[in-house]
Amino acid sequence: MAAVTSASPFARASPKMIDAAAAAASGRPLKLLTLLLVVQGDRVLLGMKKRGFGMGKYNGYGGKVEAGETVLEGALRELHEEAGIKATDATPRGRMLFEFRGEETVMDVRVFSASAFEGEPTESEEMTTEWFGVDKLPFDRMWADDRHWFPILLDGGFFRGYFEFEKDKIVDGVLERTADADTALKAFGASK
Ligand SMILES: COc1nc(N)nc2c1ncn2[C@H]1C[C@H](O)[C@@H](COP(=O)(O)OP(=O)(O)OP(=O)(O)O)O1
Repeated sequence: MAAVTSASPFARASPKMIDAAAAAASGRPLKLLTLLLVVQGDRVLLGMKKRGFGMGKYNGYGGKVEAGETVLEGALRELHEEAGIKATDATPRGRMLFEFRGEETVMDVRVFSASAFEGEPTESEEMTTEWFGVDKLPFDRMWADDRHWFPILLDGGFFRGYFEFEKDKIVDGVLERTADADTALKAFGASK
């Protein structure tokens, strides 16, 4: 398991670089997705994806925002569907754009965290449920971007970033800690 490093090579972005990343995505279709991390004290709830996109990787819980629901409602619904629990204090923490070489659509992932929930984490058809200590996160079995922004999430901060992938390897990216959630959400222009 990889250790959390405090200095990410991508944590060097100026607002100008973030704007450049936004420009790269402008005009391209965005797919709105949620990702919710349950962090309780010194442990994080992760699930291994059992099918579809990201199969075999550990991640937080999330998915597509459906018509008629807000992003937060989508994040809470996905957590309930995939892990069987209802978060009661979910809060926005970041926004990440992910581009995969050769694909037109850019993923627009809104990241939330929660520490309180109702129910018992329960494995679903899509995801397992497993608690990991914050110093034992399975970064080698997670998306490659996670090791860069998790330290910000875990210390209570907010962030915005843009990562370009070739299959499951990062080929370029920028990541910036922001002062608050609003700044993170506004990073790439119009927000839904
Ligand atoms: C590429 O880097 C990523 N890193 C992380 N940590 N998470 C990512 C990355 N790219 C996408 N994600 C997240 C965003 C979502 O939470 C899921 C993908 O959602 P999914 O395709 O499973 O959406 P569903 O609505 O559940 O899809 P189904 O139609 O299969 O139910 O991954």
